[in-house]
Amino acid sequence: MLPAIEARDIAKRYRLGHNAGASTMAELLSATAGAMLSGKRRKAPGNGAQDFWALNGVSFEIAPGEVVGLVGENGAGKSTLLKILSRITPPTHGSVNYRGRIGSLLEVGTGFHPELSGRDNVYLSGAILGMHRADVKRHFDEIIDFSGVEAFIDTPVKRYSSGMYMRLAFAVAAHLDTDILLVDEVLAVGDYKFQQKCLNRMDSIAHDGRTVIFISHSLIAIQAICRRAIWLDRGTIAADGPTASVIARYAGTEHTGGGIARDWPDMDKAPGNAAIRLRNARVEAVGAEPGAPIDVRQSFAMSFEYDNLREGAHLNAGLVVTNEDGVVIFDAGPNEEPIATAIGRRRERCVVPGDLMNDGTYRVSVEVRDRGEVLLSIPDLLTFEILDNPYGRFGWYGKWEGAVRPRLDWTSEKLT
Ligand SMILES: Nc1ncnc2c1ncn2[C@@H]1O[C@H](COP(=O)(O)OP(=O)(O)OP(=O)(O)O)[C@@H](O)[C@H]1O
Repeated sequence: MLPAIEARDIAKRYRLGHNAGASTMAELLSATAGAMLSGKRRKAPGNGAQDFWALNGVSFEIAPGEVVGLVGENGAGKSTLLKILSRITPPTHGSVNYRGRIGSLLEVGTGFHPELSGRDNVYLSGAILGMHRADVKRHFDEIIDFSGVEAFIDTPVKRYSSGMYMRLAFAVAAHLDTDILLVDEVLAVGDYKFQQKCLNRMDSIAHDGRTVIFISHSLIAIQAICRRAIWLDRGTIAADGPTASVIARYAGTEHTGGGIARDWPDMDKAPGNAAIRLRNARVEAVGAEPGAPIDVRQSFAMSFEYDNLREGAHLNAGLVVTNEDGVVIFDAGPNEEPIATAIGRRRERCVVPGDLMNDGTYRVSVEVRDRGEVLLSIPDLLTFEILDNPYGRFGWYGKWEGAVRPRLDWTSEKLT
């Protein structure tokens, strides 16, 4: 099958020590739009500017219908690559070949004109994609319905909150007839429900045979929807392959791969960044010695401690438990809305009741966010085992079916 995207030896040079032009996508687009409207050209950089290669020697092929996650540290070149793929900026070297139309969604609100209403921006986006007005009209209601901004559809988008802006931008890109969808950090804004909606939508786009490239700092989200991942490290491809193995390498084998208890006494080696450092994580039976086995009848606690290094962060932590088939058993988080917190050590802990989980091997992924920004995202941080218990089997010892094994109130009585 011919690839949907074929990138050959892409490199991108920026000039430093000089006004490099726009620093954000929104600035870049409005500068480009402004230049187009006024007929002016941007000045070429003068002498004294320093070269900086944001990308170098990047080559890959993506097949139609593939969903590929792009991961990498801040500044690794992910957004630059997306800008090149969406033809917002040209590569300094190399080429990209496409089969199909690109519906691009870069940083919040790019492609939208701030003075125009939501409605006009939907039609403008369609026109940019080369669609007829009648075709856009066919999709209009589902776009508005998905975005949830119906009440504001005739308001200029410059009055939208960043969440509303992103909702509409994603809805447009995900519903117009595009063969290739490029999505940058859609999960950074928006509430949990909207994030789930976006992930589901990307999944169904992929099932329709359309190609998706998805950038996120949430490795858990990447793992949930992408079968393949590309890790960009300082402008070059450090790994490209099945998501689980690329992520395990990216997150560092010392961070993932399990164990029932993990400790990072050395702050410099602890998973995290300038905002947060994970210090320990564990799963343990409640009311038992540390390391005691957990069986299906027993309640157990999952906890992790971390240093919050950011004053006033609104920290929101979450845990995802998957079984050995990769099925998500549950996704848990605090019951209170996060409030501003001071710098210092914190602990997240939740208790899972006994008589709920089936026996088997489980993996725990953790994530911590500050108002939508992913600070920490580690798939498969811990692994643990829940053992069987002969209680209630009455002589039958086969494997109990099901993702869970709840002990229910059950009455069994003779009626006549
Ligand atoms: N217009 C520009 N002029 C000069 N340097 C730029 C420009 N745009 C990006 N860069 C630099 O290129 C490098 C790659 O940036 P890019 O935004 O592609 O990284 P990223 O992987 O998307 O990062 P993040 O995860 O923080 O969004 C960074 O060092 C950035 O500072």
